[in-house]
Order: sequence, then C-alpha cells, then structure tokens
Amino acid sequence: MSVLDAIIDDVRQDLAAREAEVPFEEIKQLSAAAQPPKDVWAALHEPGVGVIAEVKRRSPSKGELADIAEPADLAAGYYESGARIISVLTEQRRFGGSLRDLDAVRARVNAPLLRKDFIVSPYQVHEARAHGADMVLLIVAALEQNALEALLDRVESLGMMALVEVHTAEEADRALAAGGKIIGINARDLHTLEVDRDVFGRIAPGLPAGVIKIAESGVRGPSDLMAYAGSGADAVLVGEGLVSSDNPRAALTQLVTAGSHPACPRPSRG
Ligand SMILES: O=C(O)c1ccccc1NCC(=O)[C@H](O)[C@H](O)COP(=O)(O)O
Repeated sequence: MSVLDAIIDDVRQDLAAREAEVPFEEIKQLSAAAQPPKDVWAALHEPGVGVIAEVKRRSPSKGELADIAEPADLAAGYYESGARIISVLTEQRRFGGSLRDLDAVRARVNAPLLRKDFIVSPYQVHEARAHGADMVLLIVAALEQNALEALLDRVESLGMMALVEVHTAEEADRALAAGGKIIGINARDLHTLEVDRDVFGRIAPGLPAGVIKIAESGVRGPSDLMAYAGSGADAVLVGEGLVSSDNPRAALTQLVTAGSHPACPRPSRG
C-alpha cells in the first residue's frame, strides 16, 4: 500500500467519526450559514508570482517540522508578509492539523484560506466551507474521475475554488477534463514521497494559457521560486521552507520580494 493509500484509509475512518457527530444535513446548513467565500481567483491574478504560505506542523516525509502553538499568529504573519492565500493543513494523524486550526486562522486573518486535506467526500467540502475555507485541495491521484468531477462541482456550487493537484501528465489531462481551473503540480510523489522539482517544468507548458499553474513542494528559497517562475508558475505553495525557518515572516518576505522582482519571469495567464 502506498503512503497516499494509507493516508486515505485513515482519513475515511476519521471522517466517519465526524459524520457520526455532525450529520450531513447539519454540516450543509453550517456551510450555508458561513460568511461568503473570499475571491481566490482575484488573489491569484495579482501581479507577479504569488506565494501560498502553509501552516504545517509535521509531515510523513520529514516528521516534526515546527511546534506551532498558535496557527493564527503564524498565519497573520504570513498575511502581513504578503502571502496571497494561506494554506491550513487540517489532517490530524500525519500532519498534526485540525479544523480548529482552520477556525483559528479564519477568525484572525482576512486572506483567502485553502483547506489542505485529503478530500474524498462532499461532506468534507461542506465542512471546509463551514469552517471558513475559500478553496479546497482535490488530489487527482486520490480520486476516481467521476468523484473528482462531482467534488469539483460541489466546491464551485458553494462559491469556493478547487486547487486540483497533479503529479503526472495523465493526471493533468484528468484535471483539465474535470474542469479544473487552478492546477497544482506537486513535485512530491504522494505514493513514494520523492520530490522532483523538474516535474513542474515537464507538465506546466502543456496546460492551457487560461489555467492558473501552481508549483507545490520543494520551495526552500527565492532561487526555487525563480526556477518555477521560469517554467510558467503563477504561484508557489510553500510549507516546510517557511515553518522550519528561524523566522518564517522573513523567509516569506524573501519569497514575495523575489516573486515581484522585475527579474522574475512574469506569469502569462492568457
Ligand atoms: O509533505 C509530505 O510529506 C506529504 C506526504 C504525503 C502527502 C502530502 C504531503 N504533503 C502535502 C503537500 O503537498 C505539501 O505540504 C505542500 O506542497 C508544501 O510542500 P513543502 O513546501 O515541501 O513542505
């Protein structure tokens, strides 16, 4: 069984426990009562190469990364340092996140929020909205095509946007066929956890001009952002490089500065 398969098995168990506590009808009502979603599309169309900054405590590949006692403080620092979107990992067992983290960040920060989790059910989409998310992650490798399409429809019907994540050209074709408008190309193979930063440059040029292209994983500093920008990235998504820094705000400022520098290749969004 791959790492991703094992994660999904556990996610389904945890989901069943939450569904037993808060029934689907109730989570639907809670999602309908939430504040309107923020404009993710506009945030990703600001000039320059944007940064999506992640609240990430630990990971299957690296173990403990950072002791984040107050995720809202970290997220507020990210927003003040120029993050376009804040990504909050809500998976508990392997990443140490929770919906409480999302609540705390939502209560404090006015930025669009990405719920970063392993979404396999419409329940989790409503749950994301109910807890203030404006965007959710859909991982193509974790979903059959009909489930991917149905979840994408559900996300958009709630006024949110989906970050549709791929790692291969075949997955990119599936993401586009499903109607994905924001494609995340993850350098990390979620089956093996190997990181290959060249994956972005192999897949991104084949994506249509109007699609937003986000480079995920492996950004450790401005030179990685510049390299991804050179291959056509509109934004980068960064976790470890920020949370394991002595000064996450300063590390983010360096990335944001690089993304808006005249020498940084401009995104061509069609
Ligand atoms: O980070 C992992 O080890 C991981 C393992 C299995 C599934 C997902 C995983 N990470 C999720 C992500 O996609 C990253 O948190 C995100 O792209 C940021 O990556 P990084 O900047 O390298 O922390």
